[in-house]
Amino acid sequence: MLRADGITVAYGRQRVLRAADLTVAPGVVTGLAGPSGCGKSTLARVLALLRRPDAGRLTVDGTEVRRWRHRASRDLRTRVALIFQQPRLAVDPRLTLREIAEEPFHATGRPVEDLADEVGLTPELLVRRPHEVSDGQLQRACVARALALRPRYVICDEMTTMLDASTQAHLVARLEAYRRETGAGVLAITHDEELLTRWTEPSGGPTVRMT
Ligand SMILES: Nc1ncnc2c1ncn2[C@@H]1O[C@H](COP(=O)(O)OP(=O)(O)OP(=O)(O)O)[C@@H](O)[C@H]1O
Repeated sequence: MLRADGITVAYGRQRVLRAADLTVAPGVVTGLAGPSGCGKSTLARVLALLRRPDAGRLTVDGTEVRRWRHRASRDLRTRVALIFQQPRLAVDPRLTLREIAEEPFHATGRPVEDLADEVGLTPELLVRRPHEVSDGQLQRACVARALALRPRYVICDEMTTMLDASTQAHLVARLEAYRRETGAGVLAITHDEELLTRWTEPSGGPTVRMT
């Protein structure tokens, strides 16, 4: 279980999360919805160990997180992957798609071709840099990167919002295949009710609604 209890976060004097609770169970897709600005992305960053909350507790498979960001242990950090809405903000523009997708592989030495193929990236696209590809193609590289270290939990923060229907369907299908194959837990954050239903229903996961 990836479990957040009583998470409180403030940006300066603005309190964004007040004692928020959320559990992401392995093997199912949990939906997360709520109005713009209610703190979904902030909670996603806490779950991915990228933001230390002002109060509350995060446990990953029973281990309480006490150190955050790069100070967290590699084991805990690699258990949770986060895929952002805007891939251009999440990548180094100087890298090729191959380098972006294989960044986590430097530690493991595994080849990138298999994962690239699974997300629909051709060898011709792998040699290009972010400004030479579409948002959808770049997001495919980000999904490949996110799955590279075989995380136990994948947080998808409006992952497909700015993409066309066919790229959206392909990436959601890839995440579903990964979930079924590995038993990973997925958190699907989206405003799109139709997508939420389609994504959570096959595994029977709950949808949490923030206010
Ligand atoms: N780094 C930051 N510094 C200051 N305020 C921030 C920061 N990040 C987010 N906020 C504010 O915190 C609130 C919650 O933002 P957050 O992005 O978590 O909401 P959200 O529910 O994901 O919204 P959306 O659905 O529009 O993506 C917003 O009012 C936002 O302006």
